[in-house]
Amino acid sequence: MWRRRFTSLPLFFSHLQQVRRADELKICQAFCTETVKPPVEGESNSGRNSPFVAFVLGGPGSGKGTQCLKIAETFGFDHIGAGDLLRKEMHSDSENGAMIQKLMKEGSIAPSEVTVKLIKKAIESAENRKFLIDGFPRSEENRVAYERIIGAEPNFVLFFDCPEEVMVKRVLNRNEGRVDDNEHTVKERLKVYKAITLPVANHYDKKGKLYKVDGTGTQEEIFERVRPIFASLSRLST
Ligand SMILES: Nc1ncnc2c1ncn2[C@@H]1O[C@H](COP(=O)(O)OP(=O)(O)O)[C@@H](O)[C@H]1O
Ligand SMILES: O=c1ccn([C@@H]2O[C@H](COP(=O)(O)OP(=O)(O)O)[C@@H](O)[C@H]2O)c(=O)[nH]1
Ligand SMILES: [Mg+2]
Repeated sequence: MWRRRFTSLPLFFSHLQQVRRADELKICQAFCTETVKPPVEGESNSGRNSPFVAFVLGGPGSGKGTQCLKIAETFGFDHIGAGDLLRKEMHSDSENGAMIQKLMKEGSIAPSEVTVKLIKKAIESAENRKFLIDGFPRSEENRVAYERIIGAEPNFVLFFDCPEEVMVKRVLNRNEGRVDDNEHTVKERLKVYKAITLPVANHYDKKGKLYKVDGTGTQEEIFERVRPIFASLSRLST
């Protein structure tokens, strides 16, 4: 059913552009990308069998997970948190558990093969064909590995833009018992984010696939910036 509904991605992107023109003020809060290029016919992920994938990026504490829950609930996406998959692996008896724990504590990035394998498994075992992949890719190497192993690019990338001091405050108040939510690790994570993850967002921005959203304010205010992006998508699917 999903396949039938999402056969016209170029139509979806041109529709998004029309929505933006028609309601510029409202949409401007959410879209910072100047141009949204429709995927070219025959380009990866435009095939009828490909799942619909949105990567969700932003610094630690920018609100990715919080907003993904709202998007998933409102718009019927499956939420795949790359960090959540790694934490699950870490707490299992897997041979990679100790290695993942060490990397997370350091604020470093896990090997691409490990993360992509977990994401692939999550996609393949789901009945849904619409996915939010939260907190991935965190490096250009992650991105290339995903595109090679999955054989497709994401349909678009949602990016939460948030000042560092706001992100740090949120992380230090998160209180989920995570090994990386402490002052030392968050500093390291911010360095990794700026040096290694931001280039991934820039890559997709250049391709016209990045949707930048102001990540400050209340959870509800942020969701109202995100909503029009996904509402345009679901209008086409009904
Ligand atoms: N808009 C917001 N205002 C205040 N706190 C927030 C907001 N959004 C999320 N939080 C809280 O901040 C912490 C980090 O949010 P989270 O969604 O886990 O971010 P990320 O996944 O990007 O690291 C969580 O404790 C969450 O409840
Ligand atoms: O693709 C990923 C996603 C996460 N991580 C690791 O898991 C940690 C936590 O990631 P998560 O996305 O849960 O953190 P958030 O940004 O949501 O705070 C990161 O700092 C990395 O060490 C990783 O190596 N690769
Ligand atoms: Mg998160």
